[in-house]
Amino acid sequence: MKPSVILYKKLPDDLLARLESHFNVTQLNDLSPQTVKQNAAAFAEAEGILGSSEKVDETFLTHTPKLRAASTVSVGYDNFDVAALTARRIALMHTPSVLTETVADTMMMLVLATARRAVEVAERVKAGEWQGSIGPDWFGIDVHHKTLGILGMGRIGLALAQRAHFGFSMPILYNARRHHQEAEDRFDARYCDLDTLLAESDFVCISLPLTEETHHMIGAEQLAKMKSSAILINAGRGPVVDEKALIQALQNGTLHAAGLDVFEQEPLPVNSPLLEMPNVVALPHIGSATHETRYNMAACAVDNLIAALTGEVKENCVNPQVLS
Ligand SMILES: NC(=O)C1=CN([C@@H]2O[C@H](COP(=O)(O)OP(=O)(O)OC[C@H]3O[C@@H](n4cnc5c(N)ncnc54)[C@H](OP(=O)(O)O)[C@@H]3O)[C@@H](O)[C@H]2O)C=CC1
Ligand SMILES: O=CC(=O)O
Repeated sequence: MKPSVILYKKLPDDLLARLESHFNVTQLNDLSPQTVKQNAAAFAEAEGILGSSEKVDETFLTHTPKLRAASTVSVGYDNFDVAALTARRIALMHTPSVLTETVADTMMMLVLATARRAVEVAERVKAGEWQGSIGPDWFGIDVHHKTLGILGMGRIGLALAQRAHFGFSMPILYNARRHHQEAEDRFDARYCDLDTLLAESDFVCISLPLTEETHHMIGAEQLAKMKSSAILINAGRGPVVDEKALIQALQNGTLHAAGLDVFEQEPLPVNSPLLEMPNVVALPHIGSATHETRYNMAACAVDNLIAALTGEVKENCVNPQVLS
């Protein structure tokens, strides 16, 4: 008999067919307590789950006694209790690499859009305000040759450094837990401590995962260390930045602008002060959201689940110790 799995995200038809050729698939909308309660029998039998953006914690796992693998359609896995999964010998699979270049494009787009005020001035054009030659109140600031600070020199940080170095001749500073020789050799990136990076960068770009250590890593104290002409870009996870402190820095003018793809609460509440600020570009968590990349992520997640449940995992496992 084929193993049973729960699918809690829509898949393209060909990928669904591939999943169904290996497993008995139950499709659900989410993993909310209500859904779990209404489909208790399916959860009790499930050996695998596949989807994204839902919390998988100790309480959820009490309903899935046969679970052997969880496959997330994302590289970030902060919504999973990895320790609880590992304790139950459940493999957690994710989708690194397939989205790296697309997310780095998004970050570069945020650098350019905030510096050149692209969204703000485009809205002014649509509002009919372009009535003659534009003056300094429409001008932005240069990106090329400015200093780019990268927090988190992993896959995405490295791809961003490549764009900034070769495309825009930007000196690169970076901070991570360890030195990254490839970034230093290929992009002339300079490792520095967080305070130095904040003080010297014209753009501070966050491509960090959300962990206990990175939660609110950028708060009021850190924002105060940045140049008042600097721009903050966050495409890692919202809670890496203390959003209240960010709003205050933007309101006080101690920070020039912000480009944000992620927020402490998503979707961003419609009454967020960030939405009132012309110097904030707010995106709806679209870092990897192209047709090509979202397809590749879904395909990777399907292959990951098949590999995990057939005992053939070669890559993409967050907790490989459960496989031995
Ligand atoms: N906005 C979006 O749509 C997307 C957002 N993301 C986010 O981007 C994150 C990064 O992805 P990716 O580049 O593939 O991940 P990687 O694991 O390749 O890189 C993470 C980097 O963060 C660094 N890091 C982790 N913890 C700390 C810490 N406490 N202090 C300093 N540095 C730290 C790591 O340091 P070291 O190298 O020293 O280990 C590493 O350089 C994801 O976890 C996700 O949250 C990802 C995809 C899309
Ligand atoms: O935020 C997206 C991810 O893949 O992680």
